[in-house]
Amino acid sequence: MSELVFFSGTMDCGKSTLALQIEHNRSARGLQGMIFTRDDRAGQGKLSSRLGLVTDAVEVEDGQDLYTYLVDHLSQGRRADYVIADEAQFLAPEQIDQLARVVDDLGLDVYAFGITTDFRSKLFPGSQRLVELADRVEVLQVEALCWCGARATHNARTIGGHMVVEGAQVVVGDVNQPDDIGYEVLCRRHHRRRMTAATARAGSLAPDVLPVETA
Ligand SMILES: Nc1ncnc2c1ncn2[C@@H]1O[C@H](COP(=O)(O)OP(=O)(O)O)[C@@H](O)[C@H]1O
Ligand SMILES: Cc1cn([C@H]2C[C@H](O)[C@@H](COP(=O)(O)O)O2)c(=O)[nH]c1=O
Repeated sequence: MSELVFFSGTMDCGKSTLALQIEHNRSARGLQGMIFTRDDRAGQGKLSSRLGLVTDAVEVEDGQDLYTYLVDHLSQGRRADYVIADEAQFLAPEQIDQLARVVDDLGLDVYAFGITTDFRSKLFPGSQRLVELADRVEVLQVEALCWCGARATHNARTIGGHMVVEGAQVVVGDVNQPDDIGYEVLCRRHHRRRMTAATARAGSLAPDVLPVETA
């Protein structure tokens, strides 16, 4: 039975790497995948991992019907044995419905990869629809860590290392961008307190605020 699987996690937890591994293992057995992505950091029509691997992909456009795209592809006599959709948080809810239809009506497995929540810890509309429709939601096993060592569960947007809570939901970017607009993964406690690695470091270097008695 074919499935819609949502592999989710924070930024930088290995989602794209897993997508590339699934693609590699299936293509090594002669299967052919349809790979969709949207707004990958490596550029249009690319699916890339921080481990350095990259593959070509179909860049999903606004309003594109993914079900019709696959039907057209197959009716031209071309193959697609399974579907991978990376950066799935950027897909519209209707496009997630179309992926579910690919599973149900075309009998193809669809593996979607994406972050669940944005920098304000609100669901991306595409991820919300995936949670609603997926046969399975899989949380990545290799946990990304907060600066405190706890499992990172939230994505923070940072400017110059400081967490911000205002701005557009979609801003393509990367972790480890200390001087620029970037992202950092945090545990919930530190996301709630807006405490990034840089602000925690600055706090630990600040002089004592309580009077300290000396002998
Ligand atoms: N130099 C490195 N050596 C080993 N592993 C690395 C290195 N750089 C990144 N990684 C691994 O790659 C993961 C990020 O993979 P990626 O697929 O790009 O993440 P995602 O798609 O979830 O944002 C990191 O969590 C880490 O496990
Ligand atoms: C939290 C958050 C992230 N983004 C962007 C930043 C990256 O371009 C992608 C996530 O990619 P990854 O492969 O999972 O690292 O999403 C965004 O646009 N808005 C956000 O709130």
